[in-house]
Amino acid sequence: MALTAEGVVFRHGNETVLDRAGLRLEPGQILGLTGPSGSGKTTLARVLTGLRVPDAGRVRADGTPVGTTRGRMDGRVGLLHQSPRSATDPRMSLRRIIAEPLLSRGRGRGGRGETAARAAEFAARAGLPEDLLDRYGRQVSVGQLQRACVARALAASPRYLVCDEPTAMLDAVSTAGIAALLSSLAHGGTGLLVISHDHALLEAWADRVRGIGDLAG
Ligand SMILES: Nc1ncnc2c1ncn2[C@@H]1O[C@H](COP(=O)(O)OP(=O)(O)OP(=O)(O)O)[C@@H](O)[C@H]1O
Repeated sequence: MALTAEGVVFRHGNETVLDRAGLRLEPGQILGLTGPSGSGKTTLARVLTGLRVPDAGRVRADGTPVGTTRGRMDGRVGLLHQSPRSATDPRMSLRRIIAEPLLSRGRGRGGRGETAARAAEFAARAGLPEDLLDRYGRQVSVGQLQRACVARALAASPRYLVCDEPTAMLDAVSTAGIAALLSSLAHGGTGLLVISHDHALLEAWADRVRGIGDLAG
């Protein structure tokens, strides 16, 4: 059981961004990934989550290929984006944002009341008070919106979660809160790949830290 990438090659035009990259992420593991700006970390995150198809190589979750179906992401591999504002619709309430995976996968069948209550449970686990949930995304802070994105990831319950600079836009207090929250996800068995420029954070937080340049071969 693992999320694996083998021999992944990805090109943007003439530029080879990923050259035979490989990695293995186990359930419950926190794997840190660092690398200079422009070295291909976000590209790798998109390939691992099935949002981009590599030119060569393969990505598998628990032995079967990762890919999108009719534009929908593979439910086994989630993505937490560095910018919660661009990852959410500003016209949606936080409750609706968090409920999205419940609705899109038919898990909201218990009715609107039950879906709303479940969204509130995930929000509470992500440290969001209930009175914020009826605000729109544009009416809350970046840190609060990132917590809503984590709550949405909790609702989707992926087996693996790729976090692309999840704390890049947050202050120290919000960073510590999000890190604790993601750690609790890993304790529950979710494998986390955390991409960050913050070496100190990764060294303190991840089980293992790798540089993107070391993934080749
Ligand atoms: N849509 C695109 N079209 C062409 N080139 C792109 C595109 N997206 C990214 N690139 C190029 O691919 C390379 C890798 O970009 P990527 O965003 O994966 O790097 P990164 O390591 O995540 O950088 P950062 O740390 O600055 O976020 C860069 O040289 C970038 O210019």
